[in-house]
Amino acid sequence: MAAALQFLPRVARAPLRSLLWGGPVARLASGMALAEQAQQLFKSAVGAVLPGPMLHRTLSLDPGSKQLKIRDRSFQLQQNLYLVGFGKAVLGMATAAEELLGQHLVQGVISVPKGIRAAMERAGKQEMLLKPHSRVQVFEGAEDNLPDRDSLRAALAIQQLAEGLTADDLLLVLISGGGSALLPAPIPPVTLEEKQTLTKLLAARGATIQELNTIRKALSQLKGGGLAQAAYPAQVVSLILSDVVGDPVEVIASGPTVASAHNVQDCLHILNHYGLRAALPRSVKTVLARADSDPYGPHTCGHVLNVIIGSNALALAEAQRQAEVLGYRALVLSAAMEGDVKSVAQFYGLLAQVAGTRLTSSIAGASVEEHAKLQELAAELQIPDLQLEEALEAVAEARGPVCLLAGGEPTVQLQGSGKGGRNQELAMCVGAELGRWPLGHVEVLFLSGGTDGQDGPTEAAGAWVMPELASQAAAEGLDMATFLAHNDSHSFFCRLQGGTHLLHTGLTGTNVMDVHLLFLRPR
Ligand SMILES: Nc1ncnc2c1ncn2[C@@H]1O[C@H](COP(=O)(O)OP(=O)(O)OP(=O)(O)O)[C@@H](O)[C@H]1O
Ligand SMILES: O=C(O)[C@H](O)CO
Repeated sequence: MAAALQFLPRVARAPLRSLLWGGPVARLASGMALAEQAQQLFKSAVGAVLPGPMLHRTLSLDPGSKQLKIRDRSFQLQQNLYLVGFGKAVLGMATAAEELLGQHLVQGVISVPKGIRAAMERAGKQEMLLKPHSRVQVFEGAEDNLPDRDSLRAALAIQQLAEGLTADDLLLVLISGGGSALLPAPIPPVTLEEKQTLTKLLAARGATIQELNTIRKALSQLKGGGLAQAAYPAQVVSLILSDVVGDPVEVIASGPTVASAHNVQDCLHILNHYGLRAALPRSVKTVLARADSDPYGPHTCGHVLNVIIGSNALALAEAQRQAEVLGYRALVLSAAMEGDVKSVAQFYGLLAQVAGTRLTSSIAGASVEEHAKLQELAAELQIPDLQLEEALEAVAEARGPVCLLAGGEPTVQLQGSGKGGRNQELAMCVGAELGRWPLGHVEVLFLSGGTDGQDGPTEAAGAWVMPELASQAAAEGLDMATFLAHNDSHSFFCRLQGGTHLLHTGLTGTNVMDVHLLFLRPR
């Protein structure tokens, strides 16, 4: 592996003609074990959205003029910088921000998940930890991603800091997934417990994150632009790491610096849909009724700059670049893969078959029927911006190793009480699909991993599989159907071949949903 990597700079300068299948790059792709390359590409995807690189890409400070540049905007710093943040990736983001802008930072408050500092210390991730004399105060809370007393205290401290700012100040807001639970500030008389209960009920009944956060915004002082309002007249810059498909700033962490476009009717519609309207606590009804007659309307956010600094698409773009360096024809299918894990697995299984046939057959029409089925399945999944036909055309032209990349967040219908995560379950289901149509002439591998490094309540980030999965399992006496019926994908992979199919990264300190990699390599 090390030898192969040392080879890369020379490869990058190689003339185009030698990049064709059979040239040195392709030999490199064929020489390295597929699984090793898949894990390497997953790590490069995560590496592109780590807090340090993201902030360095976005912010620059001119030490002479003390101008802070963010995209095409400049802000004058003069001991007027404040920082707040909330989310699972915010500890590392705050550390990077303080490293870059520390001499101008007056004060900061962040709300991060319970135990995250100890976990980062254990993982040896010093770059994610604030220095001992940091000006940033850290609150840990929201165990199990639910708002609690600790995160309520954090939200209050953040609110106080924001409300004390003046027109000369600049507030840097660091936002990442998990931010909603880490910034609870229910509008009285709604209590924390009532908000907790409503959130849990909506989530358990299958409400989407868009629906959940519409309700959260209506009942919160800080969500839906409330934080930006509290900081007014200070200028506000929000740096946002997206964990939602499509990167909608008004949804991520419930858009605390984005004016809410929703009204009370939207909320009532959602509550009705999930059968929760009749049983609403009186306090919630009161707050919704009050919002309906609020003469000031939604918060205005003209003093705010919202910037997406990291996303699934960005992570995929980096993995695509690295795959090309390794000699693959690499294509991004979509950064918005959603839907039931079983349907998504069927999609990847069929895709491998259609693409595999195109890769080796001179007759593109060899898989017409499967191609039609694939299109049908893609239409059912309703994946926006899916580059399916473009990818298949490129595969047909490639005649060499191909890597198809996608990202998003499929869902698992939990039925059993086993141990698993959506990435491991997806990998297992794809493995089963791949085994149904063996492509003898093409080596195939599929990897699915959560970019936060933790797939569900397990220690693994995900798993990788090949078409031989079912036969390998059978040889070890493991019945895949039974494991799947119990949502027990982690136990399955732990037992299969001594756990070698598991993807282990440890907590990464970032989170842009999941990454899926499908490799096809002619033998
Ligand atoms: N036994 C299991 N098998 C499959 N999936 C599971 C299992 N248990 C939990 N999950 C899935 O794991 C997810 C919850 O895991 P986690 O706490 O990592 O949240 P998350 O949605 O991944 O958070 P984040 O947005 O930070 O990635 C849910 O999608 C849930 O359906
Ligand atoms: O915190 C939240 O609201 C979710 O993670 C989506 O950003």
